[in-house]
Amino acid sequence: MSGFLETIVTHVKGVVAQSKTRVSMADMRRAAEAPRVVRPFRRALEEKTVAVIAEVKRASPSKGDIDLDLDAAQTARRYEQGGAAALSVLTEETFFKGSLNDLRAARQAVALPVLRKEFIVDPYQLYETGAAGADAVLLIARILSHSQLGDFMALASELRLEALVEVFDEADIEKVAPFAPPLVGINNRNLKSFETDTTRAGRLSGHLPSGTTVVAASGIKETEDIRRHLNTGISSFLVGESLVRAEDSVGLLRSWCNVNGEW
Ligand SMILES: O=C(O)c1ccccc1NCC(=O)[C@H](O)[C@H](O)COP(=O)(O)O
Repeated sequence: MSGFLETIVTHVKGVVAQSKTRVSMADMRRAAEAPRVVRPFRRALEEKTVAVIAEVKRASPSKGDIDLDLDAAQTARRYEQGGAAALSVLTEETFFKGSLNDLRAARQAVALPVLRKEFIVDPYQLYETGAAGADAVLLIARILSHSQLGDFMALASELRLEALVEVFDEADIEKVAPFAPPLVGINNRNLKSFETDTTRAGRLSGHLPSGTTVVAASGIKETEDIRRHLNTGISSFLVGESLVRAEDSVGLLRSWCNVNGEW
């Protein structure tokens, strides 16, 4: 791990240490284990010919501020209206200006399953994720050791959180292989240089076992990007910036979801 990932992991560990002084691990665990109704995340992707996980994203390290005044509930409603299969909400507060309140507001506004987009490095954050009512959680292979990955996948499952395991290259794919994650995101963005290459997910998806639900993440802006991925067999997409910036995100989503003219 190096560059931005190292910076953010160090930062997040500090944030988690602070959070534990406000709400103990035991209390957070109890909150996460309270009964709740979960919305199936992977199934929502599999049910669509083109499944878009539409992201609530206020800012990013690569692009700076995108829309700081964004209303998470209203944005979520627009995404649902446009035919999104699921939502992703960035909850990291310093670099992405998100929050767990955004996640709660977005989920409450719609019937879609919701992914917590975070830099998960401590089990406490998984309890926090369950307690906030998320349906799924991102686990980034690159920032976790082999044993953390296995432990976090198991704990997520105990808490009824579906894990979207994110990989960037062949080494990450080898790392996650023993755990056979059913849901894998391939990030088109190099998290060191922040450059995106929307052919990456398509090239790497062939290294994943058949039956894996593959999500192409980052840098998707145009219908052509959707088409190119569809031609490689990928039909699930995680899209943030271009939807937040779109003047008509409902229309854009509709055009992507109906790219094959089936509606
Ligand atoms: O978006 C960034 O700049 C970024 C930088 C470093 C680590 C993660 C980052 N983004 C998180 C995401 O995974 C994206 O928000 C998501 O894939 C959507 O990407 P995009 O459609 O390009 O906004």
